[in-house]
Amino acid sequence: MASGNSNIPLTNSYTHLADLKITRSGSSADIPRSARSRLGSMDDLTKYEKKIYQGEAGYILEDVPHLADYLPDLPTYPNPLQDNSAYSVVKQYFVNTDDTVVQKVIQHKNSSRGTHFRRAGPRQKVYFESDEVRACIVTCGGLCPGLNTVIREIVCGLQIMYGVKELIGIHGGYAGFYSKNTVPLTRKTVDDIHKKGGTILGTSRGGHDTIKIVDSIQDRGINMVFIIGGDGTQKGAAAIYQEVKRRGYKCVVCGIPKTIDNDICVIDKSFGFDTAVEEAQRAINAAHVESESAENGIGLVKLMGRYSGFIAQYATLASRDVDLCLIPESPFYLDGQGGLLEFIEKRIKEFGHMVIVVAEGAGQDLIAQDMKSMDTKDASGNKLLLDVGLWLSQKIKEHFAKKKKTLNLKYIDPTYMIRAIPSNASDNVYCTLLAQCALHGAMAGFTGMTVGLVNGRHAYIPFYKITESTNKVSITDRMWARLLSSTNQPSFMNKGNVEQEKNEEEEHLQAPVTATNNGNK
Ligand SMILES: Nc1ncnc2c1ncn2[C@@H]1O[C@H](COP(=O)(O)OP(=O)(O)O)[C@@H](O)[C@H]1O
Ligand SMILES: O=P(O)(O)OC[C@H]1O[C@](O)(COP(=O)(O)O)[C@@H](O)[C@@H]1O
Ligand SMILES: [Mg+2]
Repeated sequence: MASGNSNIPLTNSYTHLADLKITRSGSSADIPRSARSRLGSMDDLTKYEKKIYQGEAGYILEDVPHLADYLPDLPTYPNPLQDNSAYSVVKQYFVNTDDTVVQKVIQHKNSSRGTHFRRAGPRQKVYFESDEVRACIVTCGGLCPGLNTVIREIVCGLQIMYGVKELIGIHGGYAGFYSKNTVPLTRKTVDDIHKKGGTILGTSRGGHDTIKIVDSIQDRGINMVFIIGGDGTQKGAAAIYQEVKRRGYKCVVCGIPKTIDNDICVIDKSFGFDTAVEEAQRAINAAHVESESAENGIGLVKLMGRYSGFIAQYATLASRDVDLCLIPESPFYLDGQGGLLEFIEKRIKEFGHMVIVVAEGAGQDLIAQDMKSMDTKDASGNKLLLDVGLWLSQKIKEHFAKKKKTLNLKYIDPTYMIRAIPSNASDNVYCTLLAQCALHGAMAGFTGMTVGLVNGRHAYIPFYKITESTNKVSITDRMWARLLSSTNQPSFMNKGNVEQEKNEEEEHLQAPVTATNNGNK
């Protein structure tokens, strides 16, 4: 028998902490007159209410919005899952309404309980009848293994578990809402898409126009929007949610975090990351074989990682063949005592070959100084990077030539290969669970939220929490130290740099209710 509580207050001692305001990007001038007339006052346009509740012993719940927050009289219905034979044997299938997931698992006997998020999963009551749902899915930003698996599971889950019939795909990212046709999604059309890389819906950067997007959502009668994308996409999703709420329109907006770089904060890791790290091994193996087979051989592999070097870090730790790993978070210098070139020369002298892994965002300041380049951006406003792999190859070659030493350097650039493949088995399972948690939350009326894994449990996380900072490799924690000791490379940091880094992280962790997942690792 399925069981679960409904409408139980989380504790009886909650105090409402704050209704804080954040500023929305854009201004009233961006909003067409036709849309403005449907909105409340412009003052409402900048309101973002955080639902933060405080309990005993420093317990904080950072809750997600709900349709009932702005549409209080909505009818509810029993969850159709209660009649589903597959789930009838599950002891407690519905999630208790007072279940929450803690953000920080490492605790001391006197520490406060800290931030929690609402636990994800099916609820006893739903806010939509099956026939009423008209759902859409959109994928935005760069590719990532597993996108198709998430799409497939949203479609199949909504159809099988909730009897939803109307599902459409928005083609080509955010701009597709207002400039392209939609794609009908059925169990048949998505049947084997999880075996393919990329996204069957297409994706894009740029083109986010909140008003046009919400106009299109309303015009099409869509009342459930699933948005799969990275940090930029989640900011866009937050703006869509705000606008939908302002119009008093019954529509849930649910984000599913996608990032090959693993740069989204709060969540344990992003789907597709494991697949990318696994695929990167093939390039590192090739670099190792090439370097071992030549006199003074160097295999240099460039991996993705614009601002965060997680792929390079984990690919290095997994491989054990890497002698030097460079990431954006860890500054380095080339020349002189203790510099990169001196280290490379020493390592080659010692072992006769070496493997270097470099994240694409590493050393960008050095390259920019060297090449006096201009700062350029992509359509979404992301910095366009200079090719660190080519630059570093050139610098190493020049150094060895100056010293009249033999060098055989092979540069391998598998950047797009590691993200354009289908997801591996464990990422497939991860994608399936994320999608299911997203659709359960949407049916239960939760909105303005991203679904994510927090300390191994699925949770509903408010958009502002996901977008307020970026997940980065912490070069003062044990994981980076493990890498340094496995490659036996210097940190290229002086004592002053290390102290500054530690202080910055300390300040970040001390900040109330804003700690990222870095603090737990
Ligand atoms: N601050 C923002 N506000 C609204 N939309 C944004 C914002 N940043 C990015 N977007 C939109 O999100 C989409 C994807 O962003 P992008 O940065 O390219 O990829 P990702 O979401 O993977 O980080 C783009 O269509 C872009 O216009
Ligand atoms: O060439 P594109 O499609 O802009 O993608 C390159 C960038 O995409 C990334 O994979 C990150 O993409 P997202 O911001 O979409 O997660 C970076 O590692 C890389 O710099
Ligand atoms: Mg991004």
